[in-house]
Amino acid sequence: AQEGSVAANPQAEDEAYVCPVTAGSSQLNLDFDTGSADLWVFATDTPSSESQGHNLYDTSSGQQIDGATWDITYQDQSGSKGVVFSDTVVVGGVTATSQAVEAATSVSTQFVQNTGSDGLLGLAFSSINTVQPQQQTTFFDTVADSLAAKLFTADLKKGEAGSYDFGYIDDSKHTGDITYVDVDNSQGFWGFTAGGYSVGDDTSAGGDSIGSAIADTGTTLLYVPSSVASAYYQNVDGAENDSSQGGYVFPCSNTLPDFHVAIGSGVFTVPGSYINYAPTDSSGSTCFGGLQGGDGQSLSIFGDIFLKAHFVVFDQTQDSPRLGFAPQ
Ligand SMILES: O[C@H]1CN[C@@H](c2nc(-c3ccc(C(F)(F)F)cc3)no2)C1
Repeated sequence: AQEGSVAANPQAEDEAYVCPVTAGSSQLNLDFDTGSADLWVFATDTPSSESQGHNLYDTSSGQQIDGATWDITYQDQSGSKGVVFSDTVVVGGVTATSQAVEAATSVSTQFVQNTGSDGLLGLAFSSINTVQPQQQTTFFDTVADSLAAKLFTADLKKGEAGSYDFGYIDDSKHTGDITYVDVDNSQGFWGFTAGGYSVGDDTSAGGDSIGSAIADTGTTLLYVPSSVASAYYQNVDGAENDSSQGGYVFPCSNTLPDFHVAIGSGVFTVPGSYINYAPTDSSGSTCFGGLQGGDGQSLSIFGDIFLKAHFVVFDQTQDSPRLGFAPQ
């Protein structure tokens, strides 16, 4: 049975975390994204005008899947599209033979400019993989039956390398018990129900329920219902929801309160220091919040601001999928 561990390296300001992956004969740094299900890469097929500064997948090592194409658009409207090869992919010593490697023939400007990432490795459910006419499986689904245990864990960290482990739980990476909750994967995501919340010294998480949420390692921030974000920033002097800046900002001199949320039988805390995400400009006087209101959607997105404060288990060992959360 296979098991392995790979470093999750934070890009600037923990905007994303990239991991070293071998695809065929090529070494790439990929953004592991539990919110999507395509493994796509910058490749020798990518126009050179779009691939400068990126490591490239050499398609000569793969077998092109005849007629297969893909086209993906992310939440922020960035995206890419291309053709598909079957090749060997190795992550932390775990080997997927005949893995669909989606080679980009076009990428949006955001990806062109983000030279720290050579593509994405999707870890959502394969039901939302975009390859047509025959849908392909994620890396995790490809190797699942060969793993010692059908699960992977995410141990992201603030400002330093964390890890993704496949096939086992490393109990040295978490303190206390792991709290498990049921997952609704009907939309292809690691969906769960978040309970009440509280702010600062009130650790009860007794407030209104946050409701439906997804665990999304590919999203940088923590998006909650607008009423929850508003209630949080009532506790922050000088905070305002500035649409020209894209959300809540506040004087960087603030000490932000912690944010507590009930999930299953546990209460999980995001330290206020994690919610002071980054200055909005070089003067460093105004800072952007790591907790923001969703754009009217009913779905909360528990991105890296939340995930990097915890040890998270993405578990398919049972008849139905579940998520586990534990303090690090
Ligand atoms: O779509 C949802 C699925 N998970 C979230 C996600 N978003 C990205 C992304 C990565 C890199 C870039 C770019 F480099 F700046 F272009 C853009 C978006 N990756 O996962 C949102």
